[in-house]
Amino acid sequence: MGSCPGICEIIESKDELDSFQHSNGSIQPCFASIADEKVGKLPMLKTGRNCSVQDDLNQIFEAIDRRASVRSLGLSQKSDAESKSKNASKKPVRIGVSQASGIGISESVTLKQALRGLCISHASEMAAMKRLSKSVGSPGFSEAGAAKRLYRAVVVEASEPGLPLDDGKGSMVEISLVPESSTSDSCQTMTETLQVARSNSSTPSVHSSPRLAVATTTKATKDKGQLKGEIVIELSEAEGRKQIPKSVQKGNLKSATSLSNSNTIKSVLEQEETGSTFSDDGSKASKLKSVQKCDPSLTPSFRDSNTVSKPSQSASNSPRAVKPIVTSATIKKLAAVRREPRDEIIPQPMEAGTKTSTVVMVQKEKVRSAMGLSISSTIKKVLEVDDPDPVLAEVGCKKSFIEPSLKGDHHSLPSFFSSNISIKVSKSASNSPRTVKPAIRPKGFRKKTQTTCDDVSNGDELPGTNSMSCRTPSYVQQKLKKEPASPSSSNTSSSYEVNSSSTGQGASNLHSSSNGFNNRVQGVKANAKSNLREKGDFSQSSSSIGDYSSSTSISDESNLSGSSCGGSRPHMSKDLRWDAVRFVEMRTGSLELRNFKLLKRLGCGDIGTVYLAELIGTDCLFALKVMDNEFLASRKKMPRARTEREILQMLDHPFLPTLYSHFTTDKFSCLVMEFCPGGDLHVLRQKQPNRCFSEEAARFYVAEVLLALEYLHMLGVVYRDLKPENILVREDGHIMLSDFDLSLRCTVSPTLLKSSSSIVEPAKKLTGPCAESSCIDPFCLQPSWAQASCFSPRLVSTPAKARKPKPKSELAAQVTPLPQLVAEPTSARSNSFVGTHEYLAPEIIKGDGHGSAVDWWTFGVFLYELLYGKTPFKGSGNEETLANVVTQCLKFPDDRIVSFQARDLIRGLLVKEPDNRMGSVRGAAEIKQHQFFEGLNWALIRCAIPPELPKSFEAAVIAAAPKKNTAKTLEFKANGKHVEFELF
Ligand SMILES: Nc1ncnc2c1ncn2[C@@H]1O[C@H](COP(=O)(O)OP(=O)(O)OP(=O)(O)O)[C@@H](O)[C@H]1O
Repeated sequence: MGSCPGICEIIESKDELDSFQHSNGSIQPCFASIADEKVGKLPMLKTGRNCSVQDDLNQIFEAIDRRASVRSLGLSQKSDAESKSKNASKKPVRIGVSQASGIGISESVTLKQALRGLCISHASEMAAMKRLSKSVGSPGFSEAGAAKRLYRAVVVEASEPGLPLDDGKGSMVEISLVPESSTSDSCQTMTETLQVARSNSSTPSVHSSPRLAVATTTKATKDKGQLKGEIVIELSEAEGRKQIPKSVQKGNLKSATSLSNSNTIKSVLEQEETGSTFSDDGSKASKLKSVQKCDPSLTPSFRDSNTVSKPSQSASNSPRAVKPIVTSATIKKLAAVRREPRDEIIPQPMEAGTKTSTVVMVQKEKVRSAMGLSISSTIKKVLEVDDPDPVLAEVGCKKSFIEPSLKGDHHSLPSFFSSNISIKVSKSASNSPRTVKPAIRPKGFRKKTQTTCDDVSNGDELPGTNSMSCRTPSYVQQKLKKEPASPSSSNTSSSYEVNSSSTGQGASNLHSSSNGFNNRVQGVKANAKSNLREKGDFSQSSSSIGDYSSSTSISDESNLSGSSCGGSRPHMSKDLRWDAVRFVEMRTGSLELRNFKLLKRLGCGDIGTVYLAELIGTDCLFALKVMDNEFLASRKKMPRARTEREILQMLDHPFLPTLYSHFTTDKFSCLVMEFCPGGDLHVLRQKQPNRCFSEEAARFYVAEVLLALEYLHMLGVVYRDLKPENILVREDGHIMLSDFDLSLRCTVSPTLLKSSSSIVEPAKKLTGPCAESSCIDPFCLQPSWAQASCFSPRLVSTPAKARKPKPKSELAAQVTPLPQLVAEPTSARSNSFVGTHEYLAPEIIKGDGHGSAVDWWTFGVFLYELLYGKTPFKGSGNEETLANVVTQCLKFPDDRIVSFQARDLIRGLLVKEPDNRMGSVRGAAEIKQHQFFEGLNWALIRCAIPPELPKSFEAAVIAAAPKKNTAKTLEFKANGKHVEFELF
C-alpha cells in the first residue's frame, strides 16, 4: 500500500465510504449495494496486485456512475442503471456539466480529494470526474478556457440575470477609480446612471486626474507549465490607457473566483497592491479599494471624453441611436465591476480607443441629426431670426444669465453675474381691490399673490398691504384680532440686469464641453414645448393669503423624506431631465445657478420668481424657482419655502410637479421643477367662449385636480390654495397643480369607516370593466369605495331631504357596504389664515380651525368658476367677498345652463359647515362617486384626450418673442409706479 499511493487513497476512500454509510442513512442502502459490488474488484488491490492508478480511478468512477444511476433509477432497476451510467460517464457532456466548477480547475487534484468529493455532493462528483477524465494539458482543457470561465463567473454574477455575454468585444470589466478624497462625495451625490466623459484631461479640474476609468479583462496564459490567470487592468487616463498585467497565481485565481465579483477584484488588487505591480502609481490600488468599499450603487464612472456612455432610453429607441451600453439596473450591480462594450464606451485618445471613439462620435452625430433641433436651439433660432431685439437676442443667445439686483425686492437674481445692462423696473398699484401684495406681473395679470396675513402671527409686514383689517369683515376682524396683523411694505422698485459680457467661466466651460448629453436627449423637445406668451388680459384678481399662525398635527420631517429627487421613480426613467440634472451635477459637483440659462420669467410668487431655464449643455428646460434667502428670512417666509420644497420632494404623481433638484447658495434657494408650457387654467378659461369651460372640459380638469388633491391628502398635505391660476397645463394638455407654499402638512391616520347604506346608493348595473369586480363577497378585503372608485360613480352627496324614498325592491338590492378606508387628513386642524380671498373657506375666514375639508370647498369654487366664469361669492372688494363667503347663500347664475349634476356637486361642496361638506368625512372617494363624474374612467384619465392642447412650441416661442419695431419695454403696474421691464 505504501508503494502505491493509489491503493492508500482507495482504502481511505473505502473507509470514508464506510463511514459515510453509517453517517448517512438515507443513502446507505444505495451506497451499500455499490460497495458490495466493489468488493469483487477491490481484492485485487488488497492482494497487492499490480495496478495503475488510472485503473483504480476507472474502477472508482465506475462505482460513481453506478451510484448515480442507481440514485436516478431506484434500487429496483439497479442493474440497468449501472450499465447506463457507465456509458453516461463517458459522455463529454458530463465533463462540461459544471461551468462554474471549472473555475477552480487549476488546482491539482489528488485521488483522495477526488474520492472525498464523491461523498460530498453530486456536483463535487462532476467536478472530480472532470478533473480526472481530462488531463490538465489536454486540448480540451485550456487555461484560456479556465480564464473564460473565470471571466464568465465574475461577469455573470455581476451582471443582470439574463444579460447576454459578449465574449468578443464585450469582454471588459470596468471599474471606476475615484480618489479617496472624492469618493465619499461622489458616492453621495452621484448616481450610476451616467458616465461622464471628459475629453481633455489636461485641464485640471475636480474630475480630471483623480477619477480613473479602469477596464479589466481576464485573460489566461500558460506560464512555465503552470496555469495562470492574468487580469489586465486597463487604466483609462487622459494620457492614454495603460495595460497593467497582473499575474495571478493559480491559488489566487481559485480564491478570486470563489469570492463575489467585487471581492474578487478587490482581493486580487490587494495582492497586487502589496506586490506593487498594479501600476506605477501605488496609490491607485488603494484608490480602487476605496471605491470597492464605497456603495457600489453610488459609484459613478468617469471617462475622458465627451462621450456619454450612459444607457440612453431615447437612443435605444432610435435605430440610429447609440446602443445602450449598460442598463441602469445592471450598473447598479456592476457599479464596481462593470462590463460594457468597449467600442462604445472607450472614446479615449489612445491607440486602442481611437477607433471606437470615432465610432461613438459618428453615432452621436447621427443621433443628433435624428433628434432634430433641440428646444433651446429652437428658441435661439427663433429669437435670432425673428427677433431683432438685442436684449432678447442676448438673453436667448449670448447672455446666459440674468441678474436682478436685490433692491428691497425679493424678485432678484444672482448677483454674482456681472452685469452691464440695467433695466429699470417700476411698479404701479394694482387696480384690483383684491390685489393685496404688489408683485412684478404682466399687465392685467390676475395676481396670485399672498396677503400679509401669512405673516400675521409673526408681526411681519409684507409689501403692499396694510393689515388684515382692510380686507376682512368686521366680525371676522374681531376673530382675527387675536393674531397680530402685519402690514407689509411694498416693493416699489427693482432692477434687473442682464449679463451681456460674461456668462461665467464655469458656465461657458460647461456649455462648450457638455455636448455629450445632447446625444441622449430625445423627446425632451416635446416635454419642453413652451407656450411663452405672457398672460393675457384678465378681469379678475385674487390673492393668496398665507398665515402660519398655528396648526395642529403637523407631520414630522420623517414623513417627508420618503422620496428623493428621482432615484425612487423607476417609472420616470424615460424622463431625460433626470439624467440631465445628474449629468451636470456630476460634472460640476453640484447644481448651481450658473448652470442655467434663464430664458424667460414665468412669473413671480410671494416667495420667489419662477423662470424658464435651460440647463446649459443639456437642452432641457426647467421651471427654476429662485428665492432670495435674505428676503425669505426678513419676511419670515423661510418655513413656507421649506414647506414647498419638502412637499415637492414627496410628490410623484402625473398631475403634480416633479422636483428634479434643489440647491441653496448663500444668496438664493432654488427649485428645479418640471416646466409646464401650457399656461394656467385661469388664462385658458379666458380664451374660452364666454370665458367659461364647457361642462365636459370642466369635468376633465376638475377630475384631474381631484386626483391630485386625493394624492396630496393621502400624503398628509392639505393644499389650501386651489384656484385656476395654480393649475398649470402641461404640453400634453393634462394638468399640473403647482404652488405648495401655503399647503398644510399633517399626519394621516388611515381609518376604516363603516359605510351606511343610507349613504351608499345601491349598486347600479355597471357597464365598465369594474362590473365584474364589484365584489359583494363579505370576505373580500377590497374596500367598498375602491370597488366603485374606477367606473361606478354613485350619488352620495344628495342631502337627506332631497333623496327620494327608495322602493322596497331597490332597498333589498342594496349591497351591504364594506368599511371604507379613509386615508385623508380629515381630522387635521389649522388656524392659519391662508388662501385666496374668493376661494377662502368659511371656516378659515371665521378662524374656527380648518382641515382637509377646505380643499373640498375650494374645489367647489373652482368648479363653479370653470363653469360660470366667476367665483360664487365674489364681492366688490375683498372684505365683501369674505363676508359673502361666510354669509351669502350659494346662487347659480341663470344666464348659463349647467347640468343638475354639476350644480348638485357644487352644492355639496360649498356647504359652509365643513362637517357637512362633501368629502369631509370620506375624502375624495366620496366626491369621485358623484353623478357628475359618472362614466369617468378615473384610472385612465391620464390617458384621456384633454379638451385642449397648448399651442405648438415653435408658435409659442415666436409669439413670445417681441416683434420688430415694438417697444422694448414691457410695463407693469404696481403701487402706482410704472415698471420698465425689458427682459422678457
Ligand atoms: N412649473 C412651472 N411651469 C411653468 N410655469 C410655472 C411653473 N411654476 C410656476 N410657474 C409660473 O410661475 C408663476 C409664479 O409661480 P409661484 O408658484 O412662484 O407663485 P404663485 O403661483 O404666483 O403663487 P404664490 O405667490 O402663492 O407662491 C406662476 O404664475 C406660474 O404660472
